[in-house]
Amino acid sequence: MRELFPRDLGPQRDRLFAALTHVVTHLEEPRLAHYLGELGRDHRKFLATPALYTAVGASLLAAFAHASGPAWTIEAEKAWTEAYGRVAELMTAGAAASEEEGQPAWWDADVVGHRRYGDDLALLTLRPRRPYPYLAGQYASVSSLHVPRVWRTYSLANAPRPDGTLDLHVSRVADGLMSTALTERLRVGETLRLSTPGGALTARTPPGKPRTYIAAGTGWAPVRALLEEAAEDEPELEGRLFVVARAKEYLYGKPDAERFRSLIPGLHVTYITAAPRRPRDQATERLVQALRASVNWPAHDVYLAGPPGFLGEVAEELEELGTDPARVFHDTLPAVGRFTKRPNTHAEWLIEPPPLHWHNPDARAPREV
Ligand SMILES: NC(=O)C1=CN([C@@H]2O[C@H](COP(=O)(O)OP(=O)(O)OC[C@H]3O[C@@H](n4cnc5c(N)ncnc54)[C@H](O)[C@@H]3O)[C@@H](O)[C@H]2O)C=CC1
Repeated sequence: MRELFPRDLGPQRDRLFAALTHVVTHLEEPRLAHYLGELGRDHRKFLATPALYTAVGASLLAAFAHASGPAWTIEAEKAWTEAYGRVAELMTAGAAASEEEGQPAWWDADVVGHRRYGDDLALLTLRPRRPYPYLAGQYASVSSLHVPRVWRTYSLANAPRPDGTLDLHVSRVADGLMSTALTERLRVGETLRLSTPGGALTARTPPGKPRTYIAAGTGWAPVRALLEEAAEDEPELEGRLFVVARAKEYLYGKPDAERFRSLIPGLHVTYITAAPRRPRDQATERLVQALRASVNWPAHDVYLAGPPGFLGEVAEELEELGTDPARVFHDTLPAVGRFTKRPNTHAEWLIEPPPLHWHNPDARAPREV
């Protein structure tokens, strides 16, 4: 099975450990079955067949027995055998259901547009070769021949269009294999592969209720898709939009945001960047000041997208300002680039679990609806 995996197995180790930990810590939760079904659907992109699930289970149990020594009791072996059997059963059932629904294991999409903004940003337009069904605000897991067998998630930056094309906004991450390939090496005419859309940062505000959209960096992508949908479905909405970027040159969404301002007259738009020569995170401080100066938070639904550290900080601030935490919608994202602190041992992992580095179909769901 080695050839199914990318060259660097480090992230794979973290993902498997994260998935097993997720299963162990959510055993009592009814949603676990749904989660595993979705994970199974998504695993079709890896060509995971039932026989491979069996082989993985046998290897996993042998590895547990080897590593656990005397702690590997008959009870432990029985419990893990049952648990893995159930996990494999739910995942393969999810995959089978997706196949029965006629869903492909992946969608090939031709690159029809590639625009660069500065050194670090690329706006891609793709044309999937068959219809790609998704909702505004969702993301796709993407793979490119430039980095074989690596998959990364990117938000879809537009509401579904009649011609089926999709936009992705890619910010180059230092040392990021995929983001560097997509910004620097990808050319029009090449093909990318997309797997099932995921995430639930989708519109869920009842008509007439005010809402706030907050986007930082390429977090603009899903917010842009939501606004495009709202401009069509609910142009009378009352709301506010904060667009945050590390510097003025990175406010690439401004022309579109201005368009939404004119299409949705009740949308109040604020742009926030760090002051010249100040570190990029100063923009977050400025945002927090602007949020404190705004009123009526308990009435608002909030849609939040941006870097993981940003999401945490802003969600906390919103709660302090009186927003109902159940009405702050954001995806849980893997930390990338300079904010990643990878634990080196399992003990560290358990003491301070890192943000998950994997495609978790549930991870982007809003906290509670
Ligand atoms: N659905 C979502 O929530 C989406 C999230 N993203 C994430 O957004 C990020 C985009 O990166 P770039 O565009 O390069 O953004 P960036 O690195 O330019 O950051 C934009 C702004 O976010 C704030 N920020 C960044 N890190 C922070 C931290 N640790 N604490 C507080 N504030 C922080 C700063 O104000 C900064 O100016 C990626 O991490 C990506 O995964 C991207 C698309 C969709």
